[in-house]
Amino acid sequence: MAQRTLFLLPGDGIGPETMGEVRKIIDYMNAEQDAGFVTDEGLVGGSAYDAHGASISDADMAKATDADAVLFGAVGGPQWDAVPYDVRPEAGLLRLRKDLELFANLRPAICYPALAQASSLKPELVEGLDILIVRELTGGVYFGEPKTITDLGNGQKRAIDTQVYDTYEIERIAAVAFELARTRGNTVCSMEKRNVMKSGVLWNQVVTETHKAQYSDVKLEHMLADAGGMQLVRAPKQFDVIVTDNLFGDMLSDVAAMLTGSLGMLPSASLGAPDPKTGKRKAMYEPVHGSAPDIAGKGIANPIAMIASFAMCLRYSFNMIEEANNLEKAIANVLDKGIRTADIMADGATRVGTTQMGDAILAEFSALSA
Ligand SMILES: NC(=O)C1=CN([C@@H]2O[C@H](COP(=O)(O)OP(=O)(O)OC[C@H]3O[C@@H](n4cnc5c(N)ncnc54)[C@H](O)[C@@H]3O)[C@@H](O)[C@H]2O)C=CC1
Ligand SMILES: CC(C)CC(=O)C(=O)O
Ligand SMILES: [Mg+2]
Repeated sequence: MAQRTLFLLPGDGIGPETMGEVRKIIDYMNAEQDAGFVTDEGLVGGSAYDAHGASISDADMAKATDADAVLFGAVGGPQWDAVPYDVRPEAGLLRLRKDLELFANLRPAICYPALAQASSLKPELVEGLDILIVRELTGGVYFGEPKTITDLGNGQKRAIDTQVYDTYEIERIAAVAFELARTRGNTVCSMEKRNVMKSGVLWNQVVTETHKAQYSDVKLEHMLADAGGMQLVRAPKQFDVIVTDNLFGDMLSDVAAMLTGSLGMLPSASLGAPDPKTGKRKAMYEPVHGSAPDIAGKGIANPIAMIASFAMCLRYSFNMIEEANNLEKAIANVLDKGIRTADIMADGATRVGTTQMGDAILAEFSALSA
């Protein structure tokens, strides 16, 4: 049987706690389903900095490059606030995305029926919500140069971040969004700020041209990103696929997360281009949330974003569609039974911690797989 290699990077804060729940599912699938997962584990973020002074080591980068897929927990925390900028915990995550060329970040925001009450919006606005945010992940202001703080010598400093996009970067992320739209509601909304940013002007042009050349069967809309944020909380169900740049995608997906009840619910897949020879693509699966220092170590973090990220891994890296569907159904069933971590707690529900939530999902997954 083929081996499937997984490189686990739990990271900091709640990362190791939520990754532990995925490890149980991997072990179960190996023992009961002959899944053939071969796992290795490394350090990233503050834990890597503490061990060897870098937010990810070259050795762990090599392992991430060689693996079929990387599973990433979360990085960061106040204890690393004073470390040099280049080796801060978040730099490890950015290096993984950049060096593996994971330019397409898929961030689905699905409101499970049982959680419509947990959203900060009225239930009727979010019931049935199924949005896919396609965020460009290796360009834009996160990586553009220059990126500096200069002392102007007059008691003032100047900070510069640079937003840069080339045509090919916009073309390829637009193509991913159009392709995915064809498998769903066939509608793409592109968000930028062409009214104030040159990169927004180019973004708008290239998305429009890509649409005209290859995807005219898909419905395309354009929206200014600030208005897009407003529409996401006014009438989120108007959207199917949203395609946007690195920074806007980061912000809008946190907004979308709260529509679904909690940041602890949102998974993501970060994908590279398919290899022309093998068709395989580099991939990393990471929850949208961070290391949640405020609840780390308390055993109360919601592991669903991490587990649902593993479901995306089963689907996109290993084409294990039935297993992915079963895992997502297991999450829905557990929520239907009223089992809740603190962040999605509701009247009459049963409050559980991280491990009990993981155990409940595994039990349901096992029943569905039987
Ligand atoms: N992918 C990553 O590793 C990311 C890392 N970060 C880093 O994480 C650290 C904390 O950042 P914050 O702004 O506080 O964002 P955060 O996402 O860690 O937390 C925001 C809020 O959501 C809650 N939350 C997040 N995930 C949860 C879960 N699974 N279950 C229950 N509640 C959850 C937290 O308790 C907190 O109240 C920072 O160092 C930041 O740079 C932030 C975002 C992404
Ligand atoms: C580098 C990350 C910490 C930025 C972020 O918030 C994200 O990618 O979701
Ligand atoms: Mg973010």
